[in-house]
Amino acid sequence: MSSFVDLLNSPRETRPNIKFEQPGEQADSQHVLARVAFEKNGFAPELHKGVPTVGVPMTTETEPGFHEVFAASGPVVAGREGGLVYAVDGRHLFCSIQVTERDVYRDAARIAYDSAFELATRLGYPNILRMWNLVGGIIDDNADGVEIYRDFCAGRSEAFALWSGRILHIPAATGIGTRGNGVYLYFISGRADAEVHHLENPRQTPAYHYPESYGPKAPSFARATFADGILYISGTASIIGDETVHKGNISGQVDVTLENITTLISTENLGKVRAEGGYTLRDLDLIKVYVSRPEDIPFVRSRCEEVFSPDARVVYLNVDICRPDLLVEIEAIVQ
Ligand SMILES: C=C(O[C@@H]1C=C(C(=O)O)C=C[C@H]1O)C(=O)O
Repeated sequence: MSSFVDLLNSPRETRPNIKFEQPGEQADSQHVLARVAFEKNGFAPELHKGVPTVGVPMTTETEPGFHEVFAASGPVVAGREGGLVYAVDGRHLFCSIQVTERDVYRDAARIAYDSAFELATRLGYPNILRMWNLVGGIIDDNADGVEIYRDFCAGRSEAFALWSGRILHIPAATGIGTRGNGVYLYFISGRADAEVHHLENPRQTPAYHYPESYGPKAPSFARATFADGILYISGTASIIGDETVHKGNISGQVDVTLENITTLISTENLGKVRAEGGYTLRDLDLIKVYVSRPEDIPFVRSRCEEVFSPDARVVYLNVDICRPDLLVEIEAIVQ
């Protein structure tokens, strides 16, 4: 099997868009659009050797960190505007911003998203493909007694409403806890004329239609985004309709999570936007498995090894999930 670095240095026409890389195996920066370091402590977005780089506090002392590396499709121009770091390559924009820890997140989340959307539209990349929202204390209460995830979702929703019609779609996303504080946001977007499809899952209520019982403003994400032949699968959990199922039962939650992804990527669902039809779990790669109880990781790992390809890159992260009753969540990419 190719090493991560080999993949990064392969000819561009064959090189995948995103890959996992071991720290230290840092390929030459000229082909890198951006780098996200999954590590113990995390650090604010910066330009490291000219490459947008952000550290996210997602791993424990016992787990090895890794880098999520976004490959460039052409010559890269990178920059910083206030707290935003970004890079463009003529085809994609990568952008990242951190919201530092505070009592209430709603306004700061809206401002962060607003500034990111302004940059994306001004640079000519308004087609958001995939967003990652890493929210410290995600199921803790803010200073007003409101769950931080719900607080964050309200600000994000307000920003999407402000930019409706200019930011072209609500994309695939992940909203997950961290082992630190504050919010780390990063995303990739494409040109306005890029062919981008956003998918929902017939087994699940679209998140942006969740009832107010889940928060004052519904979460702003699609179940998947298909663009440039790449399928970005949002964080997926044991939710049928809008309800958590198999509360307290890790085995049941793993089964429903895998069933949800299977339906999402099926020919019946993905075939609507992909002439070649759908995929199976064996096609998934760059899989992040989020597990809220550390004691469940061995079981979840054993179930994942049964269903995913032995060639798939899979990481297991012990962090809180966006609902207290969710025990596992899985995101992936097919490229
Ligand atoms: C697990 C769910 O939502 C999570 C939260 C998301 C967000 O708020 O961006 C996106 C996907 C998941 O990480 C779900 O509602 O099904």
